[in-house]
Amino acid sequence: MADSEKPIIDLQDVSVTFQSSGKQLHAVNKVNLQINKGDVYGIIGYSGAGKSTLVRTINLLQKPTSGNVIVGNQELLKLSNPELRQARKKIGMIFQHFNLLNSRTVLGNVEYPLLSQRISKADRVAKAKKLLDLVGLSEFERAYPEQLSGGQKQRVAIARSLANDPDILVSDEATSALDPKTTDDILKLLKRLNEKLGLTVVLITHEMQVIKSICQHVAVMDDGKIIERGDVAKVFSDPQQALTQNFVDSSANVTEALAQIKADQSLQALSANERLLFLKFRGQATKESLISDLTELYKLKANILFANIERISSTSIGYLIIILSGQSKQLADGINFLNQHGVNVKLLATEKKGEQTNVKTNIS
Ligand SMILES: Nc1ncnc2c1ncn2[C@@H]1O[C@H](COP(=O)(O)OP(=O)(O)OP(=O)(O)O)[C@@H](O)[C@H]1O
Repeated sequence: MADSEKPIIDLQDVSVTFQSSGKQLHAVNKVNLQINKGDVYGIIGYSGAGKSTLVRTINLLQKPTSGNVIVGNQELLKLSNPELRQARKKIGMIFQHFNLLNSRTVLGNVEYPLLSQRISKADRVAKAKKLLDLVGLSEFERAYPEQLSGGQKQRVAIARSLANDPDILVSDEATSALDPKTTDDILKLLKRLNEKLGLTVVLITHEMQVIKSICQHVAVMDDGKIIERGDVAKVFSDPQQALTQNFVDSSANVTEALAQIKADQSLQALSANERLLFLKFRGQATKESLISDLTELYKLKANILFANIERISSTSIGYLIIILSGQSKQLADGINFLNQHGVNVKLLATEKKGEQTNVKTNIS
């Protein structure tokens, strides 16, 4: 394989085991991960999945218990300390809480990583100013971090992370403390840096929207392992794992809608002729008039409680929560009709009045 085709990051069989109250905790469990130069690669998982621990192995901030870490053709575990310091300069990192030095100005923060370099003060300041311009913060160079908004602080942190001209930028939940609009601005900035500088971006997050908006590839992490990976559109439009499906559902606000429906007392006492249904459509099915066909063909009534369409690349995934009412036979035939047209139908509840039980929201 030519060097240019080799991944810029190659984690081979990487494990990180912590000792926690006398027990072994496998925070990262035999993970293999290859990331190509110029990619924007997202790692998604819930809290505790091992995402931070995994990405911290990329610059050996976290030393693996076993496995091999190859970055830019260098086996990091074989480097001497000075060589590792050099290699780390090519891997920038940004964090959720920015980690700025409050006693330094914005310019001073961006200059900071350059202090150990043999360059003149004038060159250092010029470089820091150029980076602040790149992240759109030139007019704030004399401000102190406490005078800035969260989004501005993250821009300073991004400028600082670029001071040593890294090839890779690792973002550890960099937008988790920001509001949606600021998150969007920061993600657009990362994408621009990826395109303009050829920077390889590795980001971890628990939000699918973050992945959807800028990543080309994604790995889904659970319990120290990567359980699903690939092209973002492919992974999220046709999830193979229940956890990946959960991320898609919560991104479409389905999880929240189901929780609200579960809490709605009036929906816990449906009549014998009513069915509370959760319908999931994919691709072509989202374009067909299935609900009007259903009501006409089977003389059913559909009361829509929730509707949403999640678009992932060119694939649409439609969600509907409805109360379908009609005669038992027609209800069964109608549900059959939906199934036959590729709609995934889950029965949430069919309770008779007076027989109150909880609405089921298990949609896996
Ligand atoms: N230094 C440590 N010592 C002991 N256990 C640790 C240490 N660092 C992480 N862990 C444990 O390893 C597991 C993975 O943690 P990690 O922070 O990598 O997960 P995460 O997916 O990034 O979650 P979060 O978003 O909450 O940080 C967790 O159970 C965590 O408690």
